[in-house]
Amino acid sequence: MTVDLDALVARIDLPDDDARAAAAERQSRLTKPTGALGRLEELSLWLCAAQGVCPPRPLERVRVIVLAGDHGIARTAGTSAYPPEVTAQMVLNFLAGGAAVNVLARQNGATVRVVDVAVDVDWTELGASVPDDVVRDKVRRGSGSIDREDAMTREEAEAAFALGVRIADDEVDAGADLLIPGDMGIGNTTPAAVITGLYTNQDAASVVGRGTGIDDATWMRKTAAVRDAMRRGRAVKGDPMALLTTVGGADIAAMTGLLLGAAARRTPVLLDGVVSCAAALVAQRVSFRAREWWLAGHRSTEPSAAAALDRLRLEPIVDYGLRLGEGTGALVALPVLVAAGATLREMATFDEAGVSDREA
Ligand SMILES: O=C(O)c1ccc[n+]([C@@H]2O[C@H](COP(=O)([O-])O)[C@@H](O)[C@H]2O)c1
Ligand SMILES: Cc1cc2nc[nH]c2cc1C
Repeated sequence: MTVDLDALVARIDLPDDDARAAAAERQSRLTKPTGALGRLEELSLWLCAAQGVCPPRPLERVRVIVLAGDHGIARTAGTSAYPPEVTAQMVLNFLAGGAAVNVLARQNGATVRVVDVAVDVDWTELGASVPDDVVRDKVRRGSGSIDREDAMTREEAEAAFALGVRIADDEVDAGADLLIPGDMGIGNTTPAAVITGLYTNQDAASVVGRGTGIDDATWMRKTAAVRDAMRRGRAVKGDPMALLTTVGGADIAAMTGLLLGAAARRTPVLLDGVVSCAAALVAQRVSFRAREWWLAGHRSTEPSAAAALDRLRLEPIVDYGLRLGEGTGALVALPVLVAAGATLREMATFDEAGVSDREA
């Protein structure tokens, strides 16, 4: 399968400026001192622009899409604190509803979909029964060890990317009004650091973090691996699909497609952690308009997440020291976005409530 990036980019428009202006005007008439709801006001304007309507509609079908994939680098260079088997085991935990993302989704009335993009497992051999819609579109078993080999073939990268676009389409067709990209993959903070290092022009040591909680010796191995991978990826920086092929991963390619697919369908996205921020950097290289459809849920403690958010010029809603992924940081931020929409929609205006506005 090949991807027509030009056709996808042509479908990505900007959010609705008229709805944004109407939201700003309505904010000015609500019963509160001008600007007193602080950043909630800005978020409410963003929501109206993304929905193309003022006041904004309540968010009724928030979907978290957890894209799962393994990374050869975790095995060959040992860049994680946890063994690669955890990726498959956590997929089963998501399906059973026992992971943090499940809990936070339930708290917020959101639902979770899990997709095995590149988990290094044969579910039958493992003796696990996994629904067909989770495994149907699997691209490969684990992505390559990017310090020494490509993450995948160009065809696989395009298939993974197309899968992400298709997931966005399916979810929007099914009524999703906000998408949250979640990730699960032992080792995935390594390609995220490589991508971010390359796109923010920083050296390996500045973008490598502690991931799942690695010690100093592991951090040094991880930094060496990131440096090697950055050397491999530098030449193809100008071609986002080639970058994903060379130093990304099938899950990250799918997430890049998901972010662009959502923008093409005029559907807002709440970004999560380090992997979604790296995918957003790649997606922004494909379409600068796409970024206008995304909000940063939180700032992960990983240095590459902060670097990517700076480059994207996205100010995260919360900064709570989270470093889990799965979509959890975005779900912690979701109530703030919901509050922003509700206040703009439901507060009385000065006229309606008979409250005196400020002196002209
Ligand atoms: O998104 C984050 O902030 C984040 C920071 C550190 C680790 N993670 C999660 O932990 C795994 C990757 O960490 P690591 O150390 O194996 O590269 C992967 O499953 C991520 O979802 C996620
Ligand atoms: C247990 C565990 C859960 C996770 N969820 C996302 N990344 C993870 C990494 C580990 C190790």
